[in-house]
Amino acid sequence: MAAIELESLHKQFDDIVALRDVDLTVHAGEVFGLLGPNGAGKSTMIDVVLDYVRPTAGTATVFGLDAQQETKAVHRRVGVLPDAYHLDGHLSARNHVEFAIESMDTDDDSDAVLDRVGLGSVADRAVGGFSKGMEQRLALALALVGEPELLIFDEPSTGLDPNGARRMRTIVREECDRGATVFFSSHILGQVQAVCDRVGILVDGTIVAEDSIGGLQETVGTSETLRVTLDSQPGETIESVRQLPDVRNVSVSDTDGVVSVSCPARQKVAVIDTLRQNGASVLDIETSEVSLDELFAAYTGADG
Ligand SMILES: Nc1ncnc2c1ncn2[C@@H]1O[C@H](COP(=O)(O)OP(=O)(O)OP(=O)(O)O)[C@@H](O)[C@H]1O
Repeated sequence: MAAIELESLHKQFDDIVALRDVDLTVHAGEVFGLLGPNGAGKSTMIDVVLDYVRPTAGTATVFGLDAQQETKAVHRRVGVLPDAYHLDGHLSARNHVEFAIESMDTDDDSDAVLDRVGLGSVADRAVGGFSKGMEQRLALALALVGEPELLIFDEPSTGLDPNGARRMRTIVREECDRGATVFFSSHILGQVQAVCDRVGILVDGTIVAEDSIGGLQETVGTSETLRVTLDSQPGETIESVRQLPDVRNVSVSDTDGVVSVSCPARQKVAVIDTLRQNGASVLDIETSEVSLDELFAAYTGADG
C-alpha cells in the first residue's frame, strides 16, 4: 500500500492555483524528495495531506486513510516537521520532548531523542534562547517521537549548519532503515540527491517529473556536464554552441576560458567541433555527471 497517494488534487486560493490536478504516489518504505521553486505548492501539498488545508478537488490518502475524513488516524501514524511551528520559550527542550512522549503515549527516552538531534548538552535550557538551527533540531526531535510510520518534513534543513544538515541526512536514512517512509520538501538539491530514493519536481502546482535521480537524468537527456579548456576565449563560437540541439547551461569562465556545457553524450563531438570553428585549440576536456542543480534548472526553465 502507498504511504501517500494523491489523486487529481487541486487547490485554489481565490485566484491563485497552488496545486493543479496533482497525481502522486509515495511508496511505503521509500525516501521521497519533493523539489520545487518558491511558491511551487510544496507546503500546500503537505498541508492538504495533514488536513491543515482543504483541497478544492481531488483526494489525498495516507496508508489508505482519507486525509480529510480520517485525519486523527492519519496524524497518529505521521511525524511532522512543519514549515512553521510554535515552541514555548519558557520551557526546556526536554520539557517539549517529554510532552510529546506523553501525548503520544510512548516510552521513548527523552535523553536519547535529544542526543540524536545534537541537543543533549542543552536539554535543560529554555528554548526561548535557542537559535533558529537549535529550534529546527528540536522540531525534528518532536517529529521523531514514537517512531512514526511516515515522516513528513517541510524544508527540514532550514537554519541548519553543515553538521546539522549531515545529522539530518543520517537520521533520514536511519528512519528509512527501520522501515519508515520519509517524505520531505527541499530547495537543497544536494540534500535530496544524497538521501532520496525518488524525487518529484513540482513547478507552478504541477508535478513535472517523478522518478529516481538516475531516471530523471535519463529523461532530461543531459547525462553529462562537459568542461572544455581552450587556448583562447571562445568569442562568437559560444553562441553557435548555444544554438546546438539539447545543449543547456552554456557558460564561459572569464579568467581561464573554460567552457561548461550540459549535453547528452551524443552531442559532445558537435560541441567541441563548434568551439574549434574560429581556430581555437582544445587543451583539455573533462566530463562529469549532471548534478541535480542542472536537472532542476532544465525542468523549471531556469537559465543555468
Ligand atoms: N493561505 C493562502 N492564501 C493564499 N495563497 C496562498 C496560501 N497559501 C499558499 N498560497 C499561495 O499558493 C502558492 C503555493 O504556495 P506554497 O507555500 O505551497 O509554495 P511552496 O512551494 O511551499 O513555496 P516555498 O518554497 O516558498 O515555501 C503560492 O502562490 C502562495 O502564494
